[in-house]
Amino acid sequence: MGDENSLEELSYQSGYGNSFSSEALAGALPHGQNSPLLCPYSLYAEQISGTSFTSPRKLNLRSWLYRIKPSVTHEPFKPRVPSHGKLLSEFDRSNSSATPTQLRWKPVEIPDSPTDFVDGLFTVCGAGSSFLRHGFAVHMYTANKSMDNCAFCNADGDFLIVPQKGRLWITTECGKLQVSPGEVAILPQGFRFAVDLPDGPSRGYVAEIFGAHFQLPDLGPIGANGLAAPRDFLAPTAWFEDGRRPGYTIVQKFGGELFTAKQDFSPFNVVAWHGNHVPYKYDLSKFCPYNTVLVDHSDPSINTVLTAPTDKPGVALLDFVVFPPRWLVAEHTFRPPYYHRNCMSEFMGLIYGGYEAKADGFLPGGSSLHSCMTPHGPDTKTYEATIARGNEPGPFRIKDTMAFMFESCLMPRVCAWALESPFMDHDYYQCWIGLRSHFTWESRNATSKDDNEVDGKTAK
Ligand SMILES: O=C(O)Cc1cc(O)ccc1O
Ligand SMILES: [Fe+2]
Repeated sequence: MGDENSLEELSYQSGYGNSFSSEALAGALPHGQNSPLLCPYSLYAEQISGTSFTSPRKLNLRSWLYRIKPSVTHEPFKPRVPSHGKLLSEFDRSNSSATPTQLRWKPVEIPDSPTDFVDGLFTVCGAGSSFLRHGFAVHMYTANKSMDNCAFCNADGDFLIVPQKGRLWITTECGKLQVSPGEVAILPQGFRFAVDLPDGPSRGYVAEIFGAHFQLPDLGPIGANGLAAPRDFLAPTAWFEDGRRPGYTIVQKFGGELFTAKQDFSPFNVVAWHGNHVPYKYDLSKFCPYNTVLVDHSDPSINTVLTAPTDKPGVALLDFVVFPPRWLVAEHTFRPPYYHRNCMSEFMGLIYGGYEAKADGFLPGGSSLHSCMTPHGPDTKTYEATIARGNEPGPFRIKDTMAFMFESCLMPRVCAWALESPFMDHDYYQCWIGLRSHFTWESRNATSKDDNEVDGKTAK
């Protein structure tokens, strides 16, 4: 499949949340109804629902797939053997730990032994439960070979895949997506997909959400345009393969466990489809960032690409936020991210370049976790350099960088293998230990002196 892909310039359908339709053979989509007694080309009609049948219309997600054989034509599911057992979809004391410590990982090495996307996927942290349809997981993958005669299907939740190294050529039931580092792909719950690695060694991050779907954030006072534009989200066009594929395996993630089922055909046998429940991709370089243009540092929510809501207004199950190249222009302002403690929890990754709050140690392919109310902020070097630069440094362009954050209202528990990982940066706390007191009883701001008299001295 890889060679065939390389010659192909894929075509996509654009628009977020659209009602799409696509046919790989002219006339394959039925007209006027979804389930004719006999479909064109004698295809089977099959619906995939991403929301309950009765979800409100504006939230309702479903697609109709017209396929050569229906998905149900397979042998019974069996537990997958061997299974590395490093995937979780519910988090409790028995399988993961709570820690308020600032955590950071160096880039995870990509193995030499043959490892495909499924074998290379492991959970780092998460909260809640796929069984209860509320929660999230953060995974990473390291892989070096394409999936062979098998497809993956995640019954637990939606995947947001952030490749950091190596392109992913993803065949889905709706067609193909070619996803490069700097782009992201969303694979909604239940879609079967296979990942080819045209570049070999690959690494990336995955956010998984249970019981919710991503949507574009509201723009509020920003207006009708800005941040991620709906038309830059790309869905596939129908693509199918026919014929016998003996021993084809469906690997199903269900409650965090892997199951396999054999069938004698490819699941990528959808000749035409229509609907609004689809895999899609987005190129982060298209993001149109907004920011302060006078003073202070904007909260990172200003850079939200996609958000998965909870039932509480403004409280995200998971926000996907980016820190892209942009101009910093704020006057008499500490421009890097401020020091803070957040009731939300922040997992960060770096796709390329450096990150404005960390002079050292946060590397492309690495990650960090600052959980609920865990203090964090710029490292000592960044703080000292910022202060040395002085009050009026002029416009500065942050270049060649793409960091991101998965931010959740739920408190993540961390997997043992992530805490015990050889890539854990045990010295992370050292990056702040050097922050010394710059406090002086001499106020620099003479005008406010009188307002700040404490015990006859000036506190500022
Ligand atoms: O902690 C971080 O680096 C992420 C972050 C960035 C920012 O610009 C403001 C707040 C914030 O949490
Ligand atoms: Fe933060």
